[in-house]
Amino acid sequence: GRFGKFGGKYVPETLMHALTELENAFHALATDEEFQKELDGILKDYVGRESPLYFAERLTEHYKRTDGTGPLIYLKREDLNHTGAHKINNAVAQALLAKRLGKQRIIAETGAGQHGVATATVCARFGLQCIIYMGAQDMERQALNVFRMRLLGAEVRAVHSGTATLKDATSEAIRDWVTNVETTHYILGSVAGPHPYPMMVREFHKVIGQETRRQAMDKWGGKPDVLVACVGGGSNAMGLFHEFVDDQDVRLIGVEAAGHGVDTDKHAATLTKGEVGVLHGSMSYLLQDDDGQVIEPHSISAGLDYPGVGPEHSFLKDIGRAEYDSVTDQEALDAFKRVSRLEGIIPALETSHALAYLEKLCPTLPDGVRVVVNCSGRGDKDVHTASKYLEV
Ligand SMILES: CC/C=C(/N=C/c1c(COP(=O)(O)O)cnc(C)c1O)C(=O)O
Repeated sequence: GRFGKFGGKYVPETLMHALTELENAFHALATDEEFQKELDGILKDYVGRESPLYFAERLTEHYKRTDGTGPLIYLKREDLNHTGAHKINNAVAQALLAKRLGKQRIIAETGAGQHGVATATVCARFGLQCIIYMGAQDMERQALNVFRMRLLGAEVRAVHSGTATLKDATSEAIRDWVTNVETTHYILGSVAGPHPYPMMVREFHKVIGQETRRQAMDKWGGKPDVLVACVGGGSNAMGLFHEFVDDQDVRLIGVEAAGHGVDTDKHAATLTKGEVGVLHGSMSYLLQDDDGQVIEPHSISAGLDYPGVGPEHSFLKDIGRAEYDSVTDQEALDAFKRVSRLEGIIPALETSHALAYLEKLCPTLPDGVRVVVNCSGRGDKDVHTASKYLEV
């Protein structure tokens, strides 16, 4: 359960059995025709897969240079999935897994509320009890999703400890799981946490990259040249990247949250400014002070406002296979507005970080290079926050 030195299972003894049981159940699914058939059916007819690979014509025009040269921009439309983000891919699969484990009580953490809504959605669909842990600050800034979760039948529990954001919600969910592991499955929402979660969640999202390879072949008879995705815990990025890790000619670029700037203490750029440490059961890069205390992160986007990152990203960084950069809150807000105005697509603030990175990337790309940006989610949940900062 390791990616080089990263990953592992740094959890209390009481969770070890549940993690082993989960890993065994996951591996059993790989050969369970029934499960694969049910999962593929749900992804197609309920989630609405496959998601389009959309050529963003006006965004491409925006990056054309005066000599008419420039890259071609494509968006992988995970925002068009049911519930409005990539999160549903993992939630569906883990709900089916929980049913096979005979667990009727589901818990989850959420920051942006998209994973929370995805979990509440699959619990409604499969008749499972649902409890979502969410930081009080995030309940404020993603209020639309709190109402949606409750409408879908979930109990949303406010977490007030720490910065009352994603890290604190995750800690609370793990505490619940330690107490109720016999009856409860924890649908962890990203490629973080103890083994098998980082590998398992990546496997449940790799459909994003698999579809992209097929769609690229259909559209232009080749592969994408550059893949760009925002990185919070790292699941939408790993979902797009995994398929292409062995294609050395495909660049993988992860974009983190620089908040007020990576040279301030208000950011969440873990891979740029973090050190190796342990958080939520996994060894990975982590924003920590000299005493190893976790530094409170900041991002305008709740889904990137996390001091840790999935261990597989730490590995891809250390072996030099993937590149990681960051953009500020303001750059993300500018992209939020730019893509709305140019393509009629209102992206989530998390997604806006990947889209903002095009401003830095495109001027460096030769003519005709094909860039696929993971459009991880829609921005309805963010219009209230954005209205405080943007003149529209
Ligand atoms: C699991 C906690 C993260 C959440 N969301 C993260 C998120 C992210 C960042 O999460 P990762 O893909 O796991 O890095 C990107 N795009 C959208 C639309 C998101 O909602 C959530 O609670 O919804």
